[in-house]
Amino acid sequence: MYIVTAEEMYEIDRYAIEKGGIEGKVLMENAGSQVAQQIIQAYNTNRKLAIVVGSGNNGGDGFVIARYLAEYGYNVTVFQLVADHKIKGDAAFYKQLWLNTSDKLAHVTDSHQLKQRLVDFDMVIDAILGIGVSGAIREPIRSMIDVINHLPITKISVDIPSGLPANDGIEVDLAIQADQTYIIEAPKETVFCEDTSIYYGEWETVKIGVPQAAYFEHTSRQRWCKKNVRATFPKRNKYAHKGTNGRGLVIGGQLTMPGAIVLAARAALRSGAGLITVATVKENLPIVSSSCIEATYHLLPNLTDRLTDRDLEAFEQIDAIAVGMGVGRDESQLLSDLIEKLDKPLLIDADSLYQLKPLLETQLQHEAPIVITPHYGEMAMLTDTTVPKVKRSPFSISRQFAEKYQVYVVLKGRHTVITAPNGEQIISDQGNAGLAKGGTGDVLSGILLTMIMQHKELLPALANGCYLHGKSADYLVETDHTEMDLLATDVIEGLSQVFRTLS
Ligand SMILES: NC(=O)C1=CN([C@@H]2O[C@H](COP(=O)(O)OP(=O)(O)OC[C@H]3O[C@@H](n4cnc5c(N)ncnc54)[C@H](OP(=O)(O)O)[C@@H]3O)[C@@H](O)[C@H]2O)[C@@H](O)CC1
Ligand SMILES: Nc1ncnc2c1ncn2[C@@H]1O[C@H](COP(=O)(O)OP(=O)(O)O)[C@@H](O)[C@H]1O
Ligand SMILES: [K+]
Repeated sequence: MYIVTAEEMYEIDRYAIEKGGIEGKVLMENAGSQVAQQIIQAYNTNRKLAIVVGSGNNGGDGFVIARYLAEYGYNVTVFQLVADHKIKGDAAFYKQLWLNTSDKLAHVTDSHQLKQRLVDFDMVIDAILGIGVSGAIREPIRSMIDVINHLPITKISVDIPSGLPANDGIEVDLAIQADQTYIIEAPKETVFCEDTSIYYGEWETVKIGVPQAAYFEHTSRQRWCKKNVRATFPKRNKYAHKGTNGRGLVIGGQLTMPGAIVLAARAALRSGAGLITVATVKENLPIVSSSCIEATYHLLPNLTDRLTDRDLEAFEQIDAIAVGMGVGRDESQLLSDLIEKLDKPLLIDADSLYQLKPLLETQLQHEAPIVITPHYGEMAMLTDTTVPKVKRSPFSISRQFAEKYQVYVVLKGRHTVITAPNGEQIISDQGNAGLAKGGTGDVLSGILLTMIMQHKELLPALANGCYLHGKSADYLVETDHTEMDLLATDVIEGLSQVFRTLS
C-alpha cells in the first residue's frame, strides 16, 4: 500500500487522467460511489444523514455520495457551505445530478445556522475540504468545523478530515475529529503521524481505478504488510550451515546495563542468525554469558577505547555489527574505529547515537551501509530539534537525514518510518503499546542485525525486522500477555509465532 503527499496524489490523479485515459469525472464518480458502498455496509438506512460540502473536489465527492445513498434509501440532505459560484467543474456537474433527482440542498452561510440545522441529524458526512487545504482555516468554515466537532453524532470524513493537511510537518490548525475516514486511493502521510492520526478515527481506503503504474512513477513510500514480508523474506536454505546464516557482532553492555546486550544477542539468534559474538567488558561476562549461552564472547577493556589489532582481526570474520545497546554516552574512539576501520554493515543504536553526533560533522568514512535506529528523542538530538517537531515531521526529517548523511534511518515509534539513503520510505505499523517498555529497542536491534545479514537488499531487510518485532508483540497481547505485562524478553520468545505465519 502506497502512502502519498498531496502533491504526489495530484500527480497520480493526473497520470490516471492523461496516461490512463480515465476522465476526472469518472474518478469522482468512482470515489463517491465507493465511499457510499462503505457507508451502506457499515450503517443502516434508518440514519438521517447530513452531507456537508465545500468548494473543491472533496465537495464533488460529497454530491456523488449523496446521490448513491439517497438511491439506496437513506434520508439525505446536502448542506452547501460555500456560495454557488465557488462550485465548479466536475463538482458542479455532480451537484446538478443531485439536483436533478432531489430538492434536498440547503445553503448554509454561518456556523449558527449550521448548528441549528444539524440538530435533527444523526450522522454527518464531511466533504468540506480535501487534500487541497492550505494555511489556517478561514471563516466561516473554521467555526463550522468547530460546530460539527461539538455535535454528539457520528462523523464520517471523505478522503481526509477537513482542515487536516495531507503532508507531515504542518502544524494542525483545526480539523474535523472523525469517527471514520474513507480515504480515497492511498493514505496520506498524516495518517501515520502521532499528532494527526487521531483525527482520522478508524480509516479505510477505497480504490477508484487509478492504475498502479501511477504509483510506481510518483511515490516512493509504502506501508509494509504481510504480503510484502512474504515476498521478500529469504527462504532458509536446506543446506544452510551456521556460517551461511550470518555471523553477527553485538557490542555493548557497560557495567550498569548488561541486559541490553543480552536482549540484542538473544533476539539476533532467535531471528535466525548463525553465529552471534558479544563484545563486552570482562566484568559482565558471567551474567551475560549465562543469559545467552548460544553466543560467543569477545572481551574489551572498556567500550570507548580504540580497537586493537587483535580486536580488528577477530572482527574480520563478522558479516554485520550492531553497537550502542548499553554502551554509555561518553565520547567513543571505538565507534570511530568501527566506522573507519571495519567495512561492515553497521547498525548504530541507543547510546552510540549520542557518540555518532559529533562524528557527523565530518564525512562518515564507511563504504558498507550504516543503519541508525533512533526513537523520537534520539532523532531530535541528532537533528538539533525538538521531540514535537520530530513527531510532526517523521517522514521529512528522516528523509533529510538519510539523504544528507547517506545512511538508513529507522525512526522508531507507534508507526516506525524506515528510510533509505535515496529517500525511499517504508512505514511499519505493527506493534502495540506493550512495546513501550525498556529493552524492546534492544530486541529490535538484534532482529535487525540478523535481517541485515540475511537479506540482499537493506530496505526490505529493515522493514521485515520491524514487522517481526511488532507482530510478535501483537500476537503476544492477543494470546498469553497484555499491553501491561509484556516484557522485551517476551517479544524475543514470540518471534516463533510470527515465523510460523510466514511459511
Ligand atoms: N485521485 C484523487 O485523489 C481524487 C480526489 N478526489 C477528491 O478531490 C479532493 C481534492 O480536491 P481539490 O483539489 O479541489 O481540493 P479540496 O480540498 O476539495 O478543496 C480546495 C478548496 O478548499 C478551499 N480551501 C483551501 N484551504 C482552505 C482554508 N484554509 N480555509 C478555507 N477554505 C480553504 C479553497 O477554496 P476557495 O475558498 O479558495 O474557493 C480551495 O480551492 C480530494 O481530497 C478528494 O476528496 C476525487 O474527487 C477524485 C479523484
Ligand atoms: N505505543 C507503541 N506502539 C507500537 N510500538 C511501540 C510503541 N512504543 C514503543 N514501540 C516500539 O518499541 C521499541 C522501543 O524502542 P526504544 O525506545 O529504543 O526502547 P529501549 O531503548 O528502551 O529498548 C521501538 O521499536 C518502537 O517502535
Ligand atoms: K473531508
